[in-house]
Amino acid sequence: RKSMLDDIRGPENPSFWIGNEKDIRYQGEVGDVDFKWMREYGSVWRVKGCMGENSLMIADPKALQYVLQTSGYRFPKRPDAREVTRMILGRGIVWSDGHGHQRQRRIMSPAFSAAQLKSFLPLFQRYGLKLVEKLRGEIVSGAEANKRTVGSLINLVPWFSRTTLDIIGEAGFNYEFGGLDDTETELSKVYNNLFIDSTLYPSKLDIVFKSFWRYIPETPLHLVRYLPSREYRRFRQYTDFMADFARRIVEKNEAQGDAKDIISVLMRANASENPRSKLSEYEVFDQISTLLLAGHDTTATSLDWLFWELGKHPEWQTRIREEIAAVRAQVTARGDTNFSMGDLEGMPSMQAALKEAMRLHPIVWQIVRIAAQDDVIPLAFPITTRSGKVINAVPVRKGQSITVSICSYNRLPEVWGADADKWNPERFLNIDKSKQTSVGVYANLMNFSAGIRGCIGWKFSVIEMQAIVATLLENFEFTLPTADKGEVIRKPTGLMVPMSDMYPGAWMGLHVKSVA
Ligand code: HEM
Repeated sequence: RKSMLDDIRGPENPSFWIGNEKDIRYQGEVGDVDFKWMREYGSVWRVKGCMGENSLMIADPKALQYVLQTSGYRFPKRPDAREVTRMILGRGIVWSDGHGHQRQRRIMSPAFSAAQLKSFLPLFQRYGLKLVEKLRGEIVSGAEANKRTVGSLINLVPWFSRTTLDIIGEAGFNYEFGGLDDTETELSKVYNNLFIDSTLYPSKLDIVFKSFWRYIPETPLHLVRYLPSREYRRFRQYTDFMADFARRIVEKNEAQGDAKDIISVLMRANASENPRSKLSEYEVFDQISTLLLAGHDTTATSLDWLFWELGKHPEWQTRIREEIAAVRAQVTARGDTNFSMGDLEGMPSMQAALKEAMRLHPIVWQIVRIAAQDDVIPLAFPITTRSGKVINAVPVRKGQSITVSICSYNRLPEVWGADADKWNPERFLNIDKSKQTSVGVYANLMNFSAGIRGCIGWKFSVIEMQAIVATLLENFEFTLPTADKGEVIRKPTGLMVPMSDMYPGAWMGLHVKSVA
């Protein structure tokens, strides 16, 4: 039957087999095509999927609010995307849907209460200081080796990754990975470059193959993980490791009984649940692998991009450092050694820079949903169709695939202003929230998604980033290297990882110098 999207404007179809997936998956940098389409067609447009199928892309705030927030479970995750989640994370909260999700989220929520997350601040600060110590060690040896005057060129990617790994280990599971002490941890062998190796520039065959997953019943579909491709082999190695690791964590924490980490709190909440709604043993295990992946390089990669922006904008770096110094003087005067939550919240320039870096660099840059029934998606900003009609709602049929373009929403001029592509943290100091449609959980950005499936760890991550940024800027100055040291690009892997053609793997090289 005729698609309801035929009249919605969108790009030409470059390939019968993979449609505009060709443009999206093989773009040089995240946003190359999303931003172009958004400028051309407005905040909603139609793309072609495999074999001519229509697919809707949305960046309009009211549409996002409707799909992710107000419609409850009427726009579930697309089955192929869910299956990939199941292959990596198992059957935990990210994979679950409908009632299953509601049950898992309810049992997990107490472990993410504001009080619980606040209690992690000293732990975040301790690891922030440990990172300072480690970077100092790098600078000394680097400076001796090449006598730099601007500070040693250090790839921050592994350092942030190891810091956030140690943090989620201890805060999440009461476990010490020792990432900052050791380059090789038990996890690193199965985990390093997992996303770059498995999701960057997939083959056309793989794109077409995955497009069929939606039509395969669940049970046979689970067998795809045994296929002998590079991607699935890497996922299997990782999940085999995690199965054993999770069992060890649960046994240790059960023996200890009173630990304060997220999994221990969750296990205690689960113990008092009605047996019919309790998380099963495997569901608890799978929350561990879920939290390890969802709560580790997500934060680390967001920090990579923030420090890149601070390197590009030294005037903001100085402004924030001065702000931190002023708060530090108050902390010292009252006889404390560490910043409290209130102190961090009283650093408006730092807060604004963090939001602005996240706005420009959402590391989860697209998510996909499917309409569970015929529906009508409302728009905040009307669009003009191919036939010239101006519409303020898009009707969709049951089964319609919908891609949320997080990176486009975060740069929508109607929401963020004419300078939406530019670095301007000031906007968050002057923003009139009453004029925005309320969508994202943090600063009305889409980085953490929104609604019932929004990121459960967003506050954890924001407190963690604030603690690390304050600690690092008090101790170091970060400077962008000259262009001959390689340009950083936003590679379209599963997470938007910074890379450079001059270096293997992920790369965010900045000159790091101690401040007196
Ligand atoms: C800057 C860091 C982070 C970003 C950008 C981020 C982003 C996201 C996004 C976009 C989603 C929705 C995914 C979807 O709908 O397909 C999500 C869900 C989730 N995140 Fe995060 N996340 C971050 C940090 C964390 C942390 C630190 C944790 C845990 C400690 C965490 C745990 C989760 C979980 C469990 C879900 C699934 C929630 C549900 O389905 O109910 N995330 N995150």
